[in-house]
Amino acid sequence: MTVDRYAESLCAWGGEFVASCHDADTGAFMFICVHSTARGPAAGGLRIKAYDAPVSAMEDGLRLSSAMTLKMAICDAPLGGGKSVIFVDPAVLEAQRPKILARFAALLESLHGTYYGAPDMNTGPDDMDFIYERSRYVFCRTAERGGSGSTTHHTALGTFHAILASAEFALGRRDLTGRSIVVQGVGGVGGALVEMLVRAGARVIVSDVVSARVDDLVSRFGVAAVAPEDAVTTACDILAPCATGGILNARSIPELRCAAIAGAANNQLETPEDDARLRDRGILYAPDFVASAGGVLHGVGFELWKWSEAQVDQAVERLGGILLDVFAAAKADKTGTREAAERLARSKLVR
Ligand SMILES: NC(=O)c1ccc[n+]([C@@H]2O[C@H](COP(=O)([O-])OP(=O)(O)OC[C@H]3O[C@@H](n4cnc5c(N)ncnc54)[C@H](O)[C@@H]3O)[C@@H](O)[C@H]2O)c1
Repeated sequence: MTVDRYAESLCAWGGEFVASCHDADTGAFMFICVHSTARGPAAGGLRIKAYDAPVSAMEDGLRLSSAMTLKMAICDAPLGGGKSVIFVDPAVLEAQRPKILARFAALLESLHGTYYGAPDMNTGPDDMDFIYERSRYVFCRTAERGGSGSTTHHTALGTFHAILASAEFALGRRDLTGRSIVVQGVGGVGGALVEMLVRAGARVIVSDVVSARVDDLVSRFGVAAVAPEDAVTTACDILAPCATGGILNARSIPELRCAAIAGAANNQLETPEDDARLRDRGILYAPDFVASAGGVLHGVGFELWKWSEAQVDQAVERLGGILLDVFAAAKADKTGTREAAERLARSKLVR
């Protein structure tokens, strides 16, 4: 059963290769998924998570690496798409983090630069510093160690511009004054986004499974809050998913009460068919691999292109313009917006 699922997932993926290992000392399973090197070496975050099974960890890496290929292409980055995933028990991670990261660094080094890692869920710039001492193939080390640090601010800024573009296209004006926006997940990206939206005059409603994060934003900015189970179905102008993937699906889409969706969470559509479901409901969807591409522009802009802060900000702002083109193409061709964005990204994948 597991072998079949492993083979099926790998065959359906269409990427280049997966490097994997099992660290017998810690029980950790590691997967580096290289989806495409058509534009250059693959790059993408390192995610550490307790999945239900190693095959689920690999599947997450496969899905996320495909999205990275599109994200790199849409940014015109000289990089391909990749993602790495470590599946380990949280208690073991806490006790043996250096050992696990050192094993990952050895796997990374064995690829000789075919893939570059970066922070993702449960990893940060400090971890990139640690890995860099063993393998130089990482982005986003801390500034003290010569890296560009956390991508959070620029990811949030890109999402903010995606929201402005969505407001312009779906609601007729960019001005967010008085617009109701639900931010689902107020961690690093969602929290920074809330601040930008409040400053722009939006009526923000926040939601998170960690109530302390909600309480903090309510007391700092006077925003409203909804329970996590109600976030997606709360009536609003724009829904900004900034928590987990797969929230837009055959079950949730009929219940949505928003005009547009623009958020940073990766892989928001559960299946490709959800793109058409949103179109049929008349809900404008800002494809996540565009709306969340500010983080890529941060790493690539500062570290490869040696851009200034102002240049990175300008590139991130251009994501809004890319989205307006995508929305117009989808409308003209009567397709979903994800399909239109994917077509644009794929046109940039030709060697
Ligand atoms: N950090 C980046 O630069 C970056 C770049 C691209 C995409 N993303 C994606 O954006 C999303 C947010 O990233 P982040 O760095 O802010 O992560 P984070 O872990 O800091 O924040 C996620 C937040 O979502 C909350 N959450 C989880 N499940 C929830 C639920 N069901 N309902 C409400 N809240 C829930 C968590 O408690 C947490 O506060 C993730 O999907 C991530 O993959 C992040």
